[in-house]
Amino acid sequence: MPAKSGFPWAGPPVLEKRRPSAATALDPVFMSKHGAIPRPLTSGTGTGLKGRIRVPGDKSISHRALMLGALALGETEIHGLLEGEDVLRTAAAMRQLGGSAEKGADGIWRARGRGNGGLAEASDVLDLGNAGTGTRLLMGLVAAYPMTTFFTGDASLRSRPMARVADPLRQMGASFVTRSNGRPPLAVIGTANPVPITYKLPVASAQVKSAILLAGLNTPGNTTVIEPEHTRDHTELMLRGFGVDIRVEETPEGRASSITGQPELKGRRIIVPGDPSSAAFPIVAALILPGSDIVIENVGLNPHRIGLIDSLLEMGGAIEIQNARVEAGEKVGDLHVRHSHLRGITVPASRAPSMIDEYPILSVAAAFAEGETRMLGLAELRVKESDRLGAMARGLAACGVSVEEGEDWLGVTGNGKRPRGGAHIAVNLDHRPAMSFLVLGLGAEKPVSIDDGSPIDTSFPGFSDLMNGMGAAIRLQNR
Ligand SMILES: O=C(O)C1=C[C@@H](OP(=O)(O)O)[C@@H](O)[C@H](O)C1
Ligand SMILES: C=C(OP(=O)(O)O)C(=O)O
Repeated sequence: MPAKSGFPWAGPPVLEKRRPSAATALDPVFMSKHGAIPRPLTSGTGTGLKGRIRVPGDKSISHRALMLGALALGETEIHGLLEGEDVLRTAAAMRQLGGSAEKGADGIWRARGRGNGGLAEASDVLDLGNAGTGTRLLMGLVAAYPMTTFFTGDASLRSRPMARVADPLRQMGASFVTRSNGRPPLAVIGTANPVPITYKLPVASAQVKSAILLAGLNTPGNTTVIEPEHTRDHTELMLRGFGVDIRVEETPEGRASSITGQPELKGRRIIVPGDPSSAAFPIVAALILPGSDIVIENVGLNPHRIGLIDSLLEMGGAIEIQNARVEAGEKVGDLHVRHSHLRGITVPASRAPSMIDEYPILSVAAAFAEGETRMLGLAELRVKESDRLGAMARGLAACGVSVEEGEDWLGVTGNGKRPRGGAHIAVNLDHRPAMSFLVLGLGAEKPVSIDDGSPIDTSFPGFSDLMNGMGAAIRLQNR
């Protein structure tokens, strides 16, 4: 259904910036994106959403598929790779490190590996753009090679803490030159003689766990990561799919994942499911907009990624999982979502790792719910692409929502009615608050605008068009 016209604020339709192809991912126009012309967007009262959609591929799985594909012997076919900027940066980085990753005319990506241990020193800086995952996982991968690798990224990435990855990798023998507080630009000085470690994660982070396991791939002996809190296990599942013997066991200290280094990885076929972190936006939009009834097909339902669905079900959301199945080692299903009257709940800290990227959009759902939603254990939100806890608290308050912000918690109280809206939000290079406030604007009394929608391309290219195709009204803002 086309977007409705006739809103007083309506501007021209959103023309999504086309994704650079793999071949152009490093061209100067794309690279200038860090300082690109902002794309201000406005969203206003939408109709109920209707339709069957698919969201783009999972970002976490896409990064890992390109990295492991470049290490495997033979060809790895990747179906449904996310062609978002973060992942295209990883594809470019793998090529700089001597791997191959190209999209075929049939739309399928293919990586041809150099064999485990076969990466080569990059002749230039790896620019990972906005991508924390790409940067941290690659820091691990290159740490166990006798070569030096330089990393940089956009202003957001250059503010993110990397010591959490450098600390364990130092124990394995690598050294680092970084800006203050371990921030990029940074250099990883890899080691010719990496040492296997057993490392207990001080912070619940799949990125840190994965960086260590990836360093362990080129390290003789057993590398073990112990995580007191379970985080997403895409690295472990995918390594197993490449034929690596990875042992996972519960111990009194937490879940321990071990690999014996220097295995051979065999090229394989990977099917990337739709990203549940992207599906989160149409899910919440459908729940809050009266009359909505949508199906999102082929969404990844890895048990360590579905905390948002659990929370929304507790709030009274009508979300039904259909056609549940397993594809290429990952759980997948279709989600049928209908408009619902939501009630506030307490979201325990223990749930945070399974929905860490979904708090911005959950806080929007909470603004439409009746009563308080209190979200606990959110310290990690302070060190994402922006301080998401602060950003959501300030933006929701500007939209007339009652908010309480603690150091590591957020309380949002709604009255079961539409919030006022009517605010202009600065998104600070952060895609998730950007999409969250656009969803809020669809259901609010007054339109909500954001200063720049271009960061959305990092994880969800085509977001506005996909939403507008179901009846939403997201427009380029008249300037
Ligand atoms: O491993 C991954 O792919 C990711 C892990 C999470 O980060 P942390 O490991 O910092 O929690 C998440 O926020 C990020 O978007 C993707
Ligand atoms: C935190 C995120 O990504 P990254 O850490 O890869 O930048 C995200 O996508 O919300």
